[in-house]
Amino acid sequence: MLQLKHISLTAPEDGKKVILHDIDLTVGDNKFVVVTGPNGGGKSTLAKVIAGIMTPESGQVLLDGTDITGHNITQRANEGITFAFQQPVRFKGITVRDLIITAAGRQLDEPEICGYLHQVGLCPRDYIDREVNQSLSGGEIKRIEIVMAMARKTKLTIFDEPEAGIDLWSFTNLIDVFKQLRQQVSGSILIISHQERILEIADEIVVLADGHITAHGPREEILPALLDTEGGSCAYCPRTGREA
Ligand SMILES: Nc1ncnc2c1ncn2[C@@H]1O[C@H](COP(=O)(O)OP(=O)(O)OP(=O)(O)O)[C@@H](O)[C@H]1O
Repeated sequence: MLQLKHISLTAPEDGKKVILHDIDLTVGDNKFVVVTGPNGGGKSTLAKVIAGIMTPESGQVLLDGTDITGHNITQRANEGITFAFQQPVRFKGITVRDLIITAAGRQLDEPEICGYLHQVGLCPRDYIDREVNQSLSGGEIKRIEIVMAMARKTKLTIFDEPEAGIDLWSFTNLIDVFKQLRQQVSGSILIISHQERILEIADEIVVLADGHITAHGPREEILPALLDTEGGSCAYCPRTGREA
């Protein structure tokens, strides 16, 4: 279980803009949580705080009750927090097969690797021995990263806007992949997304606006209010709760 307690963070450069205000959030075990909200609301920053890429000025990050606030990204990765959609390691000669085995942290036989690739819609024959370099498209890289998350089986996997740069056809497949990921990955998944179809498969939805959590609860409670945005009003406008 991940717990954020009173997390606040100001912009590292100018030190004036408060990006996260006193955030309290619990992500339970085996939950599929989607964080959404207006542009600039602080979602990516929150993901970076959880992954250990940014350090909050105040507050605590607890993983299974242990305070990991001071731990860096490598320590957190070892403790079971994976931040997907960073650039994967690309050193000369590394293949898709190597990356997946490295992510899994154990030897995988060929049928297992092929099974993973197949699930994300990549033909194993074409990709397994392909070098991970600039020749792979953005969508292909994202699928490989999802395979890495599947193989890694960590406590918490964070995806920041997985839909970005994905074409409509691939996006439909991506939703299926996330449904599978949800069944297969034993830990929790936290996805930052604006996409209704990703929100529709969430267990819980968190709305982050202007650095505040303005709503958090089961999908059935949160989604209808979120979609009720007729005339440009915003059901979760920060503080006022009235029209944005
Ligand atoms: N290093 C920084 N220095 C100054 N401002 C920053 C910095 N990082 C983020 N911000 C600002 O903090 C706010 C939150 O940014 P963040 O990227 O977390 O938002 P977001 O909710 O992920 O947005 P989007 O939906 O557009 O991706 C934005 O106004 C952004 O400009």
